[in-house]
Amino acid sequence: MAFFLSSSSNFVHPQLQPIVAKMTLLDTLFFYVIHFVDKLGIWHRLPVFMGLAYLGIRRHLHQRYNLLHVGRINGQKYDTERLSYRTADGTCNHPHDHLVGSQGTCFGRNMPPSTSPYGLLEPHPAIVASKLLARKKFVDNGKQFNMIACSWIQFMIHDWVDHLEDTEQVEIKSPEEIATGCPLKSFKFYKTKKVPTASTSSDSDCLNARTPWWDGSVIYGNNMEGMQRVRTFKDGKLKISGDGLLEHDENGIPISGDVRNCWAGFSLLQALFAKEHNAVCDMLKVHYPDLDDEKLYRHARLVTSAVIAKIHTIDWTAELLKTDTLLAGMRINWYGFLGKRFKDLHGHILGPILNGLVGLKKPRDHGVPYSLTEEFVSVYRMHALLPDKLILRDIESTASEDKCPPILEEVLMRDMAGKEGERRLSTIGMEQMLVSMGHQACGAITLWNYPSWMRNLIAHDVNGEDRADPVDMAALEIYRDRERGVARYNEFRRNLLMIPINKWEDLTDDKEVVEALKEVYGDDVEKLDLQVGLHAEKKIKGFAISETAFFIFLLIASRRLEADRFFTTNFNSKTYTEKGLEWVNKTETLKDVIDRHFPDMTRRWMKCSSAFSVWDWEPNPESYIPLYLRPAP
Ligand code: HEM
Repeated sequence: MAFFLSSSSNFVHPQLQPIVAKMTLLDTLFFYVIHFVDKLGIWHRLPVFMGLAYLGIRRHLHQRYNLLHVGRINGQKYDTERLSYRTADGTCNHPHDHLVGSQGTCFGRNMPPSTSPYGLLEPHPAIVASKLLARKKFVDNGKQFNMIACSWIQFMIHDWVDHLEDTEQVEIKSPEEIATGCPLKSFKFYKTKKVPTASTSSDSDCLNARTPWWDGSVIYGNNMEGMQRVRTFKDGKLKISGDGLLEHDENGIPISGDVRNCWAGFSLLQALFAKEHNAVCDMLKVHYPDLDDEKLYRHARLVTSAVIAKIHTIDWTAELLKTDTLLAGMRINWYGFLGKRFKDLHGHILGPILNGLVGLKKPRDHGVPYSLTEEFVSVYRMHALLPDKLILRDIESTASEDKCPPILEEVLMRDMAGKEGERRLSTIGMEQMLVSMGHQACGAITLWNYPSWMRNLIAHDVNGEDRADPVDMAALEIYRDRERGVARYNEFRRNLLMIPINKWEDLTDDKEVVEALKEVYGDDVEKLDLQVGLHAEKKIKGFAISETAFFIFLLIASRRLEADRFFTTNFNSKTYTEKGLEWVNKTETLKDVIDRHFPDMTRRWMKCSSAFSVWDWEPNPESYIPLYLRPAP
């Protein structure tokens, strides 16, 4: 809704042309009516209801026009009654096709592959990285989002997506004109693997090395081998070390579901949720002493995955898009308009709007088998969240209760990654790391904020081992979107039923940014890379991300819940156990989970209402109450 401009559309998919025109009207209409109602001040909740109605219509249109069939899945029917647990490789979730959403299936698409005429090196990715992305000075996100929130989203990405690589390498050399400003004169990386599929949208597609379901694979692994690595095979539990952190193998690699490109903050969340899983096992064993190791594991995995999905939906996302409408919207996704109390008392009896997506009688995929999409991966390229240094705090301090813990040390982020990061984390410990990350704001998603240390990064392979060649991640991300046929910014917006930009000033008011965009792209707004557009776009107040990225979120956040039978048909006490379901229902936020394991620490140091906002921020107990139930201000 930020742009109300008109434009001719060069690259929009022909089917979408008439809809785009209608969306202009819809966006404009809603914008002015909401604004007017707000000004009149008739009823303080009315603008929120109207905002929700707008988002409902938007989501419906995206479900209709932005879910494309990709790849061929020829799975088989199977016995859903017998397989009422999450499998190691994500098979047997879709009710009729056992392969949908399993490891190694294709990425989907929200729009056809790009039709733009520009080449892979046009403009050169290293020029885009150096002139528009590279951090000049660290810009933080204010108090809205902390380092736990930053690690959380990496934790989720590693649950959902990872493009399988080819065995063939590519080398990118920096052009002469910027070679001196580039940390790497050239860098090598593996191509993205593509397989011929001849689906309706493209000839070849990319494969997801992770299971796209919200199944906790980041802690449980993406296949049988990964799952066996993390289990103790006693009382359903996962391996964790005596200090509550992850165990490591003889090479110093953490024992967890996913070990690629990890750093201490990410590994900390893996350990916290392995601990949560084990606590669920203990609880289940007390109430159901007859359950064996396998059954305890299966139930605890379902419960822990649902806790993670719930925290992401009603806690993390509400902090990311900090507006009353989105806070209400995300709670409605989980509980429905009638709220938690109604659902607790009567169950899911009134459909998705009134009772939420979770607990629907049947999963819904809107006619397109579930997968996560290329465009979804692109809008989650948020490495700008990462700072240059991690600020460690002294939690033994006797500072008065209302002060934040004093700073002990600042450690380079580079030193907190990989094996070195794991070694450091083991001396820091879980509580100190949580308090430190809780008190540190993460980076803002804006231009000139891409961490410099990632422009010369030794990435890790799937086994967690260092790669031989360093990469310039900022340049690589620009290349990846082009290589995978993700539309450039304007084409992306048109395909999302949004108004494209006509001139740089439509994107931002910042004159310095406009100058830099002109220097890289000339006057050709169609050339603008998606990443640059997402980072440059003027943000809606309260949103940490762009509006363009948000519409992909709106579609996929619901899809992850409504397409999964373990959040719909099987979200019941028979599958989860009565006590397991109660555990999910009682856990609302990450703060609840941290509090369960470290009550003294949260009492002492966590002042805010969400564990994802900076911890010395004023608490806002209201944010736990659905907006439509809150008293008038
Ligand atoms: C220290 C922390 C991190 C490191 C070292 C790291 C490193 C990497 C590397 C090496 C890649 C693969 C690049 C390629 O070959 O295409 C990657 C991909 C990606 N990262 Fe990160 N990352 C970190 C944190 C994050 C965070 C906080 C986010 C936030 C959302 C994020 C989101 C992504 C996404 C969406 C991809 C693309 C995945 C795909 O291609 O399927 N990463 N990261």
